[in-house]
Amino acid sequence: MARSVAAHREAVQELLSGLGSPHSTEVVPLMAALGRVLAVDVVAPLSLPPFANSQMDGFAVRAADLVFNSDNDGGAELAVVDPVPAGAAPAKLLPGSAAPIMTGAMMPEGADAVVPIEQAVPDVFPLPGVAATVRLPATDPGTFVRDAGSDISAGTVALRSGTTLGPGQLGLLAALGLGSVEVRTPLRVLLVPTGDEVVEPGEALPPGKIYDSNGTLLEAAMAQAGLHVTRAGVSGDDPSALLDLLRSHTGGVDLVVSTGGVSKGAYEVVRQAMDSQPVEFVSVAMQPGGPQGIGTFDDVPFLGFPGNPVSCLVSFEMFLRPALTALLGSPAARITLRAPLAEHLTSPAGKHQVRRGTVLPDGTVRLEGGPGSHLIHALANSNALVQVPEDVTELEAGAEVEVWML
Ligand SMILES: Nc1nc2c(c(=O)[nH]1)N[C@H]1C(S)=C(S)[C@@H](COP(=O)(O)OP(=O)(O)OC[C@H]3O[C@@H](n4cnc5c(N)ncnc54)[C@H](O)[C@@H]3O)O[C@H]1N2
Ligand code: MOO
Repeated sequence: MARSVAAHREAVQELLSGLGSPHSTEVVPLMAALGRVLAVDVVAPLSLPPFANSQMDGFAVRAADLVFNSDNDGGAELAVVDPVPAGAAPAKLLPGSAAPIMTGAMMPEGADAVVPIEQAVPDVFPLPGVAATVRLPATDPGTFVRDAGSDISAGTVALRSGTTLGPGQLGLLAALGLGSVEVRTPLRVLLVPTGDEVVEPGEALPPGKIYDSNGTLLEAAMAQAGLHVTRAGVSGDDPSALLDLLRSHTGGVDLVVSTGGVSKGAYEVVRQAMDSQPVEFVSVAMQPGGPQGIGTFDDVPFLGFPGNPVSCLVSFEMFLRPALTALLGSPAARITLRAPLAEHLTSPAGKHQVRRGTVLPDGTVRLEGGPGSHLIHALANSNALVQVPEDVTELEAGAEVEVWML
């Protein structure tokens, strides 16, 4: 009897449970840390902003010089002093004066507000060195001032261990002056597509052959999920050659993933090669991605994904990625939402179907291509996986489905 999607996901998680801890770590330059997982809490070595600075191009003032009273509008004519460009350390601002100040420039001591240039009369900066006055309106203290530490103060935790480092997180580390960061050493995966019919892209394509798309597709998916992938080339359908190829690359890997050779054909190379290994070949009640191999190869966790390209990606998204998320906290879980179908669909009884789709600007989800697991062009046009539960055989347009954003 076929195994449920949830049961197989649990089996994959169980297989990989030894990889959960402890993590080895390495210190890498910021850009090499994109997509990696922070190994330690990072404490801010300085405050952000590091000093009070202007949010506008305008005049730094003492708000007390621009106070409402019964006989005026609060505005005042102030003497213009030396300008404060960004990057300068300004002199103290004396009462009754206004310093031209640029966005990001340090507030002079004594100044506590900024009046934007648009509100000044005249609304242009006087030439430096030329004596001038400017009329400015009433202004509350703090106006257009970005206080020191208003984003984060020195000594507080900026990022927690376990955070996946994307553009925002790396930008923060750079803003804190850090040039490198301690990240978890990624899990190392050996990825081996199989099949006598499969040739590497770029080579000649003899009759009956196809190009290997699984290697690139899965390496890309794994790299995006923060894994380090080793490719040993494509294995043919000779089981002993596959064993040799695996054995020459398994040193130092945490997981082996193969594609193809797991179903019911006469030349199922992965099944045959794993004959004397504790690897089970199971049928998961899912389409695509039904036939799956799972176990260990020479004591290294092993997953045998089916050969069709869409089956490979669906296997990764439905089993391996969520298992890693549960065990390591990274990659982040896919964003899931519920969306009405833009069209009718049918689904095989007793199988969880995973269709490819596009979530459209109107919030509906359009299916891309049919259910066939060879349809890589349709996959390339998709931004989501559409989940159709095992007990559902038909859904009308407008019916809500669960969608995983890719
Ligand atoms: N009698 C049965 N036949 C099949 C069954 C079944 O239950 N009974 N299951 C079908 C399903 S579902 C799938 S999925 C496939 C899985 O087959 P394998 O894992 O043994 O994979 P292959 O036969 O080697 O290849 C399947 C398909 O994918 C193409 N392929 C393989 N590798 C690559 C690659 N690296 N890049 C691009 N395309 C690849 C291959 O040429 C085949 O077309 O079995 C069904 N059959
Ligand atoms: O389960 Mo297979 O992966 O549909 O094509």
